[in-house]
Amino acid sequence: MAASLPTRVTTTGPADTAETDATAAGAAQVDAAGAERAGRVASVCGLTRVFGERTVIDGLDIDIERGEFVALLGRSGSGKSTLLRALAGLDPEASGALTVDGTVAVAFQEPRLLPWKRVIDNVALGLDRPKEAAYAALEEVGLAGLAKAWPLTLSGGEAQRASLARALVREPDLLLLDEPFSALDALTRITMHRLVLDLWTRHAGLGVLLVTHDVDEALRLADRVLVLGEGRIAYETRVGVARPRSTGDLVELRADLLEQLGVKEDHR
Ligand SMILES: Nc1ncnc2c1ncn2[C@@H]1O[C@H](COP(=O)(O)OP(=O)(O)OP(=O)(O)O)[C@@H](O)[C@H]1O
Repeated sequence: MAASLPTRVTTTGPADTAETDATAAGAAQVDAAGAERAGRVASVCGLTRVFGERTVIDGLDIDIERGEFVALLGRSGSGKSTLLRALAGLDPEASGALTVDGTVAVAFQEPRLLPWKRVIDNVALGLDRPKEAAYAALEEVGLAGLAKAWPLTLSGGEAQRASLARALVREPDLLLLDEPFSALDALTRITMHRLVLDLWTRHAGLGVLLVTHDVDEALRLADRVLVLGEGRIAYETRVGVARPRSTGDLVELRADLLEQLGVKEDHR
């Protein structure tokens, strides 16, 4: 197991949540030098998480390279969110070696904006830099015009943009996305896919791990797609570097992934 060192882990959730307290307690086991040598932003070795009698994550290994966009698929209850929480350093009960080189930011399925703070103040929350950085992040996600708005007046897509801005303003090396688009309508989801790809392209070296249920989303966005099963990476496939991609180009990969997920397509 790697030595337990301080890590710079931030989340896009409220700073006063229990989760962030867990981070502050030093849940992540960090060996920054090891990851840097290997050109990796994150490396997980032998990660295990047991809930009562049930081993949800069972000696799992993952490496994420700098600048790599990885999608993680898995059936409901397979442990995707559990894995992501451990990677973010939010789970003091997870065991194994977690190596992160740099800052981690997380955006969750629900944007987790504090309703009593304006959008700009949510983005700037806990920031140790001038507020201009928060404005710049809002501009990057196309939300500068709503900086002074209250979170409850935002649409689902706008709230997710604010959540992304809150993650990006921390200049993360690794961005963890836990099903951030699943609650959005299909058109907004497509817009958000474009936005995330734009942001990822602009932030050279940013590693992304996207947890999703959606095989097509994984294939459109990621360089590499992993399938979680039985507590480990049960399947892994690389996707071509060409973007944008259409589902038509990816028929075989899609079929393979659906098979791995135990989904039978109905061709009637
Ligand atoms: N705090 C907890 N206590 C007990 N069991 C838990 C806890 N958190 C998660 N689990 C269990 O671990 C398993 C994996 O949960 P997790 O939320 O990681 O799955 P998931 O793959 O993200 O699921 P979904 O796709 O439905 O969101 C589930 O069976 C869940 O009930």
